[in-house]
Amino acid sequence: MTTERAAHIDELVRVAVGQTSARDAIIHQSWVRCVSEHKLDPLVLRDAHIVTSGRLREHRDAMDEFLHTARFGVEMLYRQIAGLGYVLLLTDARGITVDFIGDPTFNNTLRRAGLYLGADWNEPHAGTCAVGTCIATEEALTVHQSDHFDATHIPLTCTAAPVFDPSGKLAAVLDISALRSPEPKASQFLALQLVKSFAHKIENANLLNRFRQEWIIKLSGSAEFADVDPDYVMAVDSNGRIIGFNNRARQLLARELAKRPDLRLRADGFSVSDIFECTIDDLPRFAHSRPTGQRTLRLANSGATLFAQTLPPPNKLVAPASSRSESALPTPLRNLFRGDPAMHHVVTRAAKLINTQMGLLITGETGTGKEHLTKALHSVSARAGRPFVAVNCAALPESLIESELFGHEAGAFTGAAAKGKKGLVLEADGGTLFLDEIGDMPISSQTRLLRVLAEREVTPVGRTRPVPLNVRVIAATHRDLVALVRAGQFREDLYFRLNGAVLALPPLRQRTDIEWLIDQSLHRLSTEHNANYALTASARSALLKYQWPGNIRELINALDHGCALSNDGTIDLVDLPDRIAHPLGEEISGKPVRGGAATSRQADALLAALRNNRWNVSQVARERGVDRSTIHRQILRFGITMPKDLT
Ligand SMILES: Nc1ncnc2c1ncn2[C@@H]1O[C@H](COP(=O)(O)OP(=O)(O)OP(=O)(O)O)[C@@H](O)[C@H]1O
Repeated sequence: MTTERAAHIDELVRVAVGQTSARDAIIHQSWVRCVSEHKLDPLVLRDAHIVTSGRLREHRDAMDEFLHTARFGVEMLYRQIAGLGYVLLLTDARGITVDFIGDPTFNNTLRRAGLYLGADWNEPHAGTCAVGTCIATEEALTVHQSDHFDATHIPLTCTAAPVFDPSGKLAAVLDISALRSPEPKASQFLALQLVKSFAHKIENANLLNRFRQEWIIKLSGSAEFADVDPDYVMAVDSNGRIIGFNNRARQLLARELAKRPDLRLRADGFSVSDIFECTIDDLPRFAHSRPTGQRTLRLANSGATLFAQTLPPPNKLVAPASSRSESALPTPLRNLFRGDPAMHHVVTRAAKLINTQMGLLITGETGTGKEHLTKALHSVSARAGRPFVAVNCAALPESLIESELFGHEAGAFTGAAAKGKKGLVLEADGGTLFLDEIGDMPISSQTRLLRVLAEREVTPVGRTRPVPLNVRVIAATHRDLVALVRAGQFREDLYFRLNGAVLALPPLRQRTDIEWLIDQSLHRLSTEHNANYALTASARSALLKYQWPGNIRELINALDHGCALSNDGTIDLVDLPDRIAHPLGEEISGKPVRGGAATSRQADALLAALRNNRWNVSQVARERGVDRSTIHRQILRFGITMPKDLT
């Protein structure tokens, strides 16, 4: 053992027996906790613990939407620190690393140090460390070199800040760590400010995303910053109740409520008028369009003044009113559409069937939201707290599909994983298994799947005894399964088992709520990028006219494109992808195009896209947010001749 490690262990032992230390109080207390509560032995060094990919998936699935919202902030933070040798970890509230960005050149070293996806940094396991101690104290901190309890981690410097959910519960921890750093702890001061600032941004983005349908109040002590970087953010429902807040707002509310013990006792929370000198009806007065100087709001209890900006719920601006049966749907399902009759039919039927064992088959063109709908159904079902596992049957190589789906024992066949594999079907046990592109599943796997569904048990390859299974299966396809059955490529008995009810998602071009979807998506992108995007009339009109072969996925990609190119958040026609801004494109050449005017417009646009991308099909598919196979099908359908086919 090195002298440094031995000295470190001596210091830990002295603290364990009650002596004082020169460490920061938060570190000293954590060391005491490690010994007295977590029963960690200073003499025992532990390797980093990385959870299995199955458990990691469960942890990630449980916070899927949060991760999606946080990703932009995570990437932005990483861009600022990458050159300084840091890696970035986002863990859940239990200390499991659910997102990670680091330089792949150092993968092995980082993995050994626990700076990796799936690493468990909870204090009871890893001892004093930035993530674990941040979870224990809910405070931002730096754990620098020998501040770590376990001498294995002495080379590291780690800085973490908590991210709270809108109800004030710890949701995640944001951490930046480096394998090497200068000796003085003060060298990490800026790192601490940076992580705190990004944790605050992620918290705000998550709050705004969660309460898209409600009033939002942003507040700051400075007139200039109320709009761009507010300190306090709150969500308010249509009755004026405060239903969500960021951590700074939570602390502000706690300070205000400390002077009003009567309010703390009320079970139904408190309203804006309990906290501010205003009511819900006053909120439009604080809209962005009014000069900041006129947007001051006084706190009712302390009398302090803050500058405010309010955002109305988006449906107050653009959505047609929801029907009564629509409002009766649980929020995740209601948020899938607004007033479109086909969607209304699909979603209300699905809501009734989700807790039955009836087979559900979701059909629809690529990008219409088959997986999105299934996730929403899972989230409102009785299985909500259990795993959601999505399998793309078309993406699994035929030789691996059975072992990936049904698992295998250790050494069951050449190339089998050394420890065996649970299989995706068993990973979904208790929850929902989404089988996407079921039409692409090979016939032999269809036979096994049918047996699993019929007998409700699964036998991993190499195992003799079956394992009981309780899973809700939802399948999806954009292919014509009846035609596949007729062609002998899909088992008829499996088809009948899966299609107890068929939910046909409409293509985007047929949806009556496309304008609402555009505004929703734009609102979400504004939240994610902390910006205020708006469309010019000509850009909006182009979006409404376009035919959307890649459906909602293509729409989101096009808006993303628009946001990236926009000036000051205003998305004009020129900021949209060419095929949408100029749908007539260039004159089509090659073979004649069949079909009516709309088809011909689509063909023209595709041809223009192919030319612009030098006939690179993958590039066009990426640009449109669709599969390569979709582009190939369209090339055939429109009779476009590719240069490589010309002799
Ligand atoms: N109702 C909706 N509201 C907002 N976004 C949606 C909606 N439906 C789908 N999306 C978004 O559109 C994109 C495509 O959705 P999804 O992956 O569910 O489509 P899909 O039909 O399963 O596609 P594929 O057939 O290609 O697998 C995703 O980014 C999803 O979040």
